[in-house]
Amino acid sequence: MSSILPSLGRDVSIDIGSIQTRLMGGTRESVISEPSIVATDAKQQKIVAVGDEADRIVRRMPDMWRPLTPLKDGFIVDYRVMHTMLKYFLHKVSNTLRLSRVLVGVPCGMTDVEQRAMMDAVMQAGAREVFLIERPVAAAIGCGLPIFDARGSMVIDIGGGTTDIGIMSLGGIVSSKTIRFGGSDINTALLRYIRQCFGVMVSDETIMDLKHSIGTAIAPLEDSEYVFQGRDMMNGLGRRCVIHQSEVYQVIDDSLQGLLDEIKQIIRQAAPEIVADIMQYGIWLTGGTALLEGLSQRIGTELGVPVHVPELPEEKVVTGLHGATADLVGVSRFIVNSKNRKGRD
Ligand SMILES: Nc1ncnc2c1ncn2[C@@H]1O[C@H](COP(=O)(O)OP(=O)(O)OP(=O)(O)O)[C@@H](O)[C@H]1O
Repeated sequence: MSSILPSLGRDVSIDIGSIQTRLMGGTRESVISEPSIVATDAKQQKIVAVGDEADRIVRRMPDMWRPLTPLKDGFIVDYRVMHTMLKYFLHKVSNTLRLSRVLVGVPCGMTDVEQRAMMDAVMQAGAREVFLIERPVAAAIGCGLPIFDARGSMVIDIGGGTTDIGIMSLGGIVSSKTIRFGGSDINTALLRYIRQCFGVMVSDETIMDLKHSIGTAIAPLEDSEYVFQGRDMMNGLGRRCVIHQSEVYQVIDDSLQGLLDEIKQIIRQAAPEIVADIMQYGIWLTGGTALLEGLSQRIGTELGVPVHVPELPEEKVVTGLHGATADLVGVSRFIVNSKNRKGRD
């Protein structure tokens, strides 16, 4: 990979999530995290704000400004929004972007066209070179896993819109897959349940708070309660409701079933030596949804393997990308695609 020259500017790492975008490098030493949205007028013609600021004005004046996101399930669906968002984020961390290499964490199994769209968006935002690395690999580096050793390391990164699963060994990817399931699917299931059982509408913020407060992936020992305000679907008036943790658990349990089946399938397809390593060393769970109470125990019990959740699991992809910038030659086998100002490698 001839273009892996020493960086002239400071390298930048970016994990563009369906919910949050996280960056590291450039002029900033710590992780920056902002919502992956822009705010537009009602006709969706003028973009007036990006990230935190967009989130603020959309919440304050929802009738005037609409949120738009460039990604769906990890893939670009709105190129204009992606371009504006990337330009804003990358320039926020680098004042020498034209000299910088940008490492991007991407879902597994992106097509060549999807990879090109992502690289073009980053180059047009002003980068010198762009490198794509699959998210489970970045998360594994972020967790400090021995991915160059003769031992299988498995990572499951569960974010808001997607779950990226990867098994790595001997400096290569044994298998990887992106599943269209994340925390937003749990939110949707909870929203549907509340509409059906309570006959009320609730805000996204209420659902999020409910999930973060009493959401659990294992049967609760004590059935705690959560009180919320809904808008009655019959008369349009406000109504106080109480939901039990056991109900929330049931909804989450149902929505997790597909994911658990997919994880089992991936392990079943792995070589016996790799499976033995996973049984012995366990699985690392990263991404924001790894913080869901009881999820690691649930996966561990279902598969009979130890499951580890690192500190700040939602930052492991971006910290792993940042770690990779220190030795791009070393991780070159994990780079799925790259582009520089002269074109592609
Ligand atoms: N304490 C918590 N309990 C349950 N879920 C949580 C908790 N904290 C964060 N989450 C969930 O994590 C999700 C966001 O995770 P993350 O920031 O990794 O997503 P993302 O990177 O934007 O999405 P993706 O990787 O799918 O593109 C949200 O659905 C959020 O509700």
